[in-house]
Amino acid sequence: MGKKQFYETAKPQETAILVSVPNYRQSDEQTQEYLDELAFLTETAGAKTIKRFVQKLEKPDIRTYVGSGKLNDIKAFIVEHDVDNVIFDDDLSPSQVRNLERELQVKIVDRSLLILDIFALRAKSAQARTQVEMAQYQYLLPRLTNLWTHLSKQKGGIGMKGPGETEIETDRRIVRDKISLLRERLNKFEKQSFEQRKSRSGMVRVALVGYTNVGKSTLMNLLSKSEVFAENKLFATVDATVRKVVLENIPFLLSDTVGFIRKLPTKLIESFKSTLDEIRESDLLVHVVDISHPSFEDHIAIVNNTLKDIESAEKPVLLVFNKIDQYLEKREQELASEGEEVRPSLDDLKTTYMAKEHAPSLFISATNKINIEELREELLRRVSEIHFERYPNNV
Ligand SMILES: Nc1nc2c(ncn2[C@@H]2O[C@H](COP(=O)(O)OP(=O)(O)OP(=O)(O)O)[C@@H](O)[C@H]2O)c(=O)[nH]1
Ligand SMILES: [Mg+2]
Repeated sequence: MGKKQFYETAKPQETAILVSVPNYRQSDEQTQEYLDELAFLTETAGAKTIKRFVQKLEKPDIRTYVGSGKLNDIKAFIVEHDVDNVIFDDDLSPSQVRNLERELQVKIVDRSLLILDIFALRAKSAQARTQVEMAQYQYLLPRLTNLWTHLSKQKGGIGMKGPGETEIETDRRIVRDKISLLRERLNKFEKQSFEQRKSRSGMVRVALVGYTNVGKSTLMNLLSKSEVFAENKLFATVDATVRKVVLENIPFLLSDTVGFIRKLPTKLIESFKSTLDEIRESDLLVHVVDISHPSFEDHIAIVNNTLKDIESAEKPVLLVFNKIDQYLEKREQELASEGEEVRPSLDDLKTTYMAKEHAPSLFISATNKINIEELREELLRRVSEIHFERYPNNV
């Protein structure tokens, strides 16, 4: 469908090596899981991971992130292999980037840059694109300054106040102008969304939140499409991620939101504030968790912290553990291979989380449609409560 691709030539996939510097308290397993996640991000950004480097340090090296010995190992690897990117599991200071570039002679990518790149790839709506662009310029601004300072220093002390300085100022001004232009545009989007929200005021609003890749969108489609009364028309043109759902005559709005991740660049959160309003203004959060992921408890904590950052930690939450099909499959494998540590049974988890949350926790599979009816019932119960509180006479 769509464009013909007769002349498309296959581009060779970019390659990447990953570098992380965990502190001594971090377990090796944890380090590997973080690197797995970084490799997954790298893949999403379109590059293939060909090697991982880990150096335990109390703190990353101030000049080159890793120590000089490890840097030599990395250098030796780059000489022997075809490496396009070196990707770091943290944010680097502008001077670290500069030093590493000089030492390694390849593209240096830090965590923020990687995530920004993926967001740029994924952003579809005009608003999301503007938000990403804004974050990219904000990322660039301090680095631009340093880049130029560095160049003018290379030219020697005398040249410092010369054309170099003017160029820095000009460039900074261009970027600043661009940022204010984007901010204006975002304000306009904001106004539109405000009007739009006014028109739907009164309806109960539910937001799907959670770590990235847990199955929020899958669940969104399942919940909104499978309902006879669900309709996609009303807001389709303005905001594709909000849908109206009706369960037993109770209408509510369900919104899909951007996934959270550990070490999410703060600038990115800021520029996505208006998208996050969807969360901030909702009456109920459905916190989706991928229970098959080894770090799912970390993920819960990260999501809760991010919710705190956007002042939404006090909202009622329905905790939904997704991907139980995959969880049970893994558990079975563990049970089969003796000696391994085995995951707890679903019943054990249910008891634990019901006690922790003082509320029912749901265990579902969105793809295999397990326990979806229970989820609908629980959603209906929670939404009705809010609905009838708001419209006591509307029984
Ligand atoms: N095995 C299994 N896979 C699932 C389940 N639910 C979702 N997935 C898969 O998980 C992947 C991520 O699903 P999405 O719905 O895109 O996740 P998301 O939370 O919207 O992700 P972001 O938008 O990146 O934050 C997809 O490949 C889904 O097919 C499930 O219940 N079991
Ligand atoms: Mg999604």
